[in-house]
Amino acid sequence: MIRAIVTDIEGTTTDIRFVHQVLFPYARQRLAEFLRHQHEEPEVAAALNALRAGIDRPQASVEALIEQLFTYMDNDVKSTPLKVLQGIIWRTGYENGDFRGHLYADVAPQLEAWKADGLQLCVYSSGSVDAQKLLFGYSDAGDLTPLFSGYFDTRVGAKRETESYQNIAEQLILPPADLLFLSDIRQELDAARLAGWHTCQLIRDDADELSDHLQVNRFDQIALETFL
Ligand SMILES: CSCCC(=O)C(=O)COP(=O)(O)O
Ligand SMILES: [Mg+2]
Repeated sequence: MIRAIVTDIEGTTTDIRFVHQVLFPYARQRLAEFLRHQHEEPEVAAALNALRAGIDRPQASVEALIEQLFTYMDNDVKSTPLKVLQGIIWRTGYENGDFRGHLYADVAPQLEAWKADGLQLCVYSSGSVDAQKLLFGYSDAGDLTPLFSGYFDTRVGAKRETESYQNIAEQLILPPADLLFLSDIRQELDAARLAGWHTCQLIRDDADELSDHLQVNRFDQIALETFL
């Protein structure tokens, strides 16, 4: 029986174009100046030191780290330090009202219905936990953060790694067979299935993604009794 639903964001609850055409450019335009001015702020300094450790360059200058981060952004690398820094920059955008978190129209009503039915709702995205809370906190449908009881990002592991889903199940203290993962990416769903989870693939555009996962176009097409 499904007791918790864990959802991806980009391409699942949220249009990929919002992430790639609004959020990513917003952070990219501000990253260099932000780091030149804020690099001594504790949260920023910690992310930069984690980046230095990750590239094995403990003495790397801020300018060198800026270059590295731009390379990561050019290639959409899911670097945890990059995701932390993007999340800090996005906070300003949400708080200033520069944008709201995009959600497909079917998402909020269905999340609310699942919550009312007693299901635990969680998020798993490569975006930082802070970025996830901002997107749902400043969403098109208002503040949806009260619906969620857990948030997971790359600190639990990469999304295409089976161990990540084993880690999440352990943290939720639930058997994998009670967990349902919603994502648009077949490889993420494959990893979750190998960890014993139920899976459902969101096809949000007319892509004919071939996979053997249950496929739906909207959250309200998901019948939980399907997953016994
Ligand atoms: C929380 S919105 C920003 C999502 C993000 O930064 C990202 O890289 C999404 O990556 P994913 O692997 O979860 O599609
Ligand atoms: Mg996705």
